Amino acid sequence: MDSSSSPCPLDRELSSQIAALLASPSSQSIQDFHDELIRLRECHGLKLKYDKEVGKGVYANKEFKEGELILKDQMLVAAQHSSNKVDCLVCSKCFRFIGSIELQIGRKLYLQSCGLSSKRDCTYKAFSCASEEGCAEFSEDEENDIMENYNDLGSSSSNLKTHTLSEEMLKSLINGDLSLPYTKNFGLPPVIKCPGGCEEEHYCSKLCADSDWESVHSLLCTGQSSASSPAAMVKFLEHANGTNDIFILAAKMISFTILKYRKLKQLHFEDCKLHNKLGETDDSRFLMLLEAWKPISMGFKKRWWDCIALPDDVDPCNEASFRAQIRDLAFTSLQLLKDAIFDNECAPLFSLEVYGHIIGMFELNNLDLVVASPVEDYFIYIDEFPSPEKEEAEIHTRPFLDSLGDEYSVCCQGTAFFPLQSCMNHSCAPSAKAFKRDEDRDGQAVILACRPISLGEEVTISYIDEDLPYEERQAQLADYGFKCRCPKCSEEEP
Ligand SMILES: C[S@@+](CC[C@H](N)C(=O)[O-])C[C@H]1O[C@@H](n2cnc3c(N)ncnc32)[C@H](O)[C@@H]1O
Repeated sequence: MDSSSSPCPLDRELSSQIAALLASPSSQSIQDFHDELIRLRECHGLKLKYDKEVGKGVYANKEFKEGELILKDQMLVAAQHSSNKVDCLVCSKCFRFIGSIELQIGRKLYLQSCGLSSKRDCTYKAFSCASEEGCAEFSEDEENDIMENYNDLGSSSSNLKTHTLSEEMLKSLINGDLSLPYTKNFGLPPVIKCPGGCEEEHYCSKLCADSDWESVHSLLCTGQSSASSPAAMVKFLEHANGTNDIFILAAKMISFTILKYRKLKQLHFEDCKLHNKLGETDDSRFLMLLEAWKPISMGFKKRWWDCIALPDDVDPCNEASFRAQIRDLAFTSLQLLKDAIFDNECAPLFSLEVYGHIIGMFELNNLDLVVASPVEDYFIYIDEFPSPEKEEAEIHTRPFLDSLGDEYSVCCQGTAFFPLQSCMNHSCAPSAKAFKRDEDRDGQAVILACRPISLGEEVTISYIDEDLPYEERQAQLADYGFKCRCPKCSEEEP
């Protein structure tokens, strides 16, 4: 789609600055940036190679055994799916589960009993009860209450619904007045509130809270200490939650860039004062914006509405109008974001062209964020107990397990952009895979060797189910915008 027909005036007014932001970095700066990332991640077994033909690729700088850890990559930005926020309370920075097993169970059942899922009102209500972690044991009366509720429903556990557990009981679980047996073996970090006073984000530590506040959240917070307009931000978030939460990631990326730019500007100002140098100029300000934008400039990207796969239910004859609708949707989201956090010195970030490329970068590179639930571990632990301890524990746990039903094991789900993992090319016979081990309980990407990898070999992952037949693989990879040239495809190509 031609950008001259863009509905966004900034696309025309700031075209030269936008072109500079979206230009490919030099091969030397790509190399230097990723060498530094590899050093910071301490994954010295890897090397990034850049080739004008195939772009970036990750290569083994040592031999890897099958199953060996290749990379743990920290996300640049990530977000929990809004619908998943009802199921799991996690740190908004590192995505560890927080609070307690009781809080996780009580909060989820309470929200379900409100009859709401990802609705903001309900989330606020529950968060307000979810403040403290406690460890009181069941009293005899409470125990009887639970069993009464349980027995009232007869023997069929499938009949049990959340409303059989009273609101009081769920609130006691949430606020720590009621505790379940053996949960001390499943300790979780405490719930730290957002420093800006919003009830949307929670953290596992002050370190995570402060780091998120300084790098991203202070502009996106809807609390009283927000650095933006909370009412406008609520409108933006509501639109994103109701349409596509990829917009929340894009907002985080823009916020990250603005805050970084402001830090660079402050440092520049102090440096000028110290050395009696001339202050900022338009040029020096734009150079600082380019520097703040650098991590995004390195990502592989195309405009969202150009690269998004055509859904199966859209007739190819209507492709142009589908892509125009996607662009309009992005423009609506961008205007809402602009109302909340616009910064004139960072104006090019609010052009539709830049917004479209940021979202397109997520569309083409994002990895699912998955963190296993400690609630699942807890119920499995109880289930594996020998008799009679198992039956004794189940007197307390069974009503909650039955109320949770199949949902007891829902993990934290979201989406994230990882700067190094996203440089890994696809192969239908990959040498590595993204796979969380038992000990990987946060949102980092974990890449393991799925066969021995020799020194100098490319580390590849599969973006799709590589066991599909050739034609289906190509069809799925076409959605990623490329024809696979891996050895397996070259061999199987008819
Ligand atoms: C997630 S990026 C991988 C890193 C990318 N090479 C870069 O320069 O940033 C995905 C893009 O890399 C290219 N790519 C990855 N695997 C490929 C393959 N097997 N065959 C052809 N192109 C591939 C495609 O352009 C694809 O859209």
